[in-house]
Amino acid sequence: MPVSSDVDDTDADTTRVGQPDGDALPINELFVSLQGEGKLAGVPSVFVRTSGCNLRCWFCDSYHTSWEPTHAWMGLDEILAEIESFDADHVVLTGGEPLIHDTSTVLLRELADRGYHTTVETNGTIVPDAPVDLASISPKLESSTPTPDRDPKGDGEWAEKHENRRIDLDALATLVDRHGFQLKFVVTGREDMAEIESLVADLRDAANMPIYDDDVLLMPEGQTREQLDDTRELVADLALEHGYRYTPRIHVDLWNDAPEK
Ligand SMILES: C[S@@+](CC[C@H](N)C(=O)[O-])C[C@H]1O[C@@H](n2cnc3c(N)ncnc32)[C@H](O)[C@@H]1O
Ligand SMILES: Nc1nc2[nH]cc(C(=O)O)c2c(=O)[nH]1
Ligand code: SF4
Ligand SMILES: [Mg+2]
Repeated sequence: MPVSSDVDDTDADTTRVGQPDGDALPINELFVSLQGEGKLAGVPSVFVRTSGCNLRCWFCDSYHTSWEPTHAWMGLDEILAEIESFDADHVVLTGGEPLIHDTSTVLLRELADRGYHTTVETNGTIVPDAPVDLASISPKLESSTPTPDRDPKGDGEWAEKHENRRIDLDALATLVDRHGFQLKFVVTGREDMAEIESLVADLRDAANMPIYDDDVLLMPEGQTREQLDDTRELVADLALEHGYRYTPRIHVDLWNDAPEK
């Protein structure tokens, strides 16, 4: 069962419409590609993207899994069959926020039993009761909050809820202690660094496992090559200055903002 963070009612309603009986997930897309981000960048992986999220980052590059969720419900057996149809032994469960769905833990257990390497791309607000090889934790900074001036869909109605939910130190520390992990921050500019440094320090106090500087990844904000052109070099400089690891977004560099890539 997810440990924390209530799922937003509107989210539950929108993604629950048409939910079949039994274990199923609202799937936005399911595809094979190269892992574009993080410690495993370049590894051929099957991506399972669920719909629905408990946050609303203004920059979300999966708009149709958060701001306006679209999906088709798939039963667990159907999902597993589709994954097995690909020639890849790494599976990335992502979203939206995949851990708002209880069935995600069932899928993770099934994948572990089948010997897959599992990565969960998560905002770090929910702890799954399931095996995960790499918790790819992307804590959301204040610069992600959809204030009225940058809300893509309204006038900042989500800003307070997002702000109140985005950081759960207990959940983050538990994820770090239980799983292989990376802390992958979306960096919009130099002003993010104080919050990153402060959160990493708090996590080093809260978690039992060590957090090394190369477990902390800085990723440039940008959904397209053009947007990354404006952030890539600054974030690389920040990584050098702070001794953190830089991660590219190679799927964007290779295929721009193409779906299913
Ligand atoms: C769409 S999110 C889904 C997983 C989870 N909800 C999360 O935010 O970590 C997938 C990954 O893309 C990152 N991301 C989303 N929008 C981005 C953007 N505009 N620029 C860079 N990274 C972005 C997230 O931080 C996360 O690492
Ligand atoms: N190729 C590729 N790599 C990714 N790594 C994390 C992704 C995500 O959306 O979670 C992602 C994605 O959407 N595509
Ligand atoms: S937490 Fe992830 S899926 Fe949710 S809005 Fe932010 S980037 Fe998008
Ligand atoms: Mg993506």
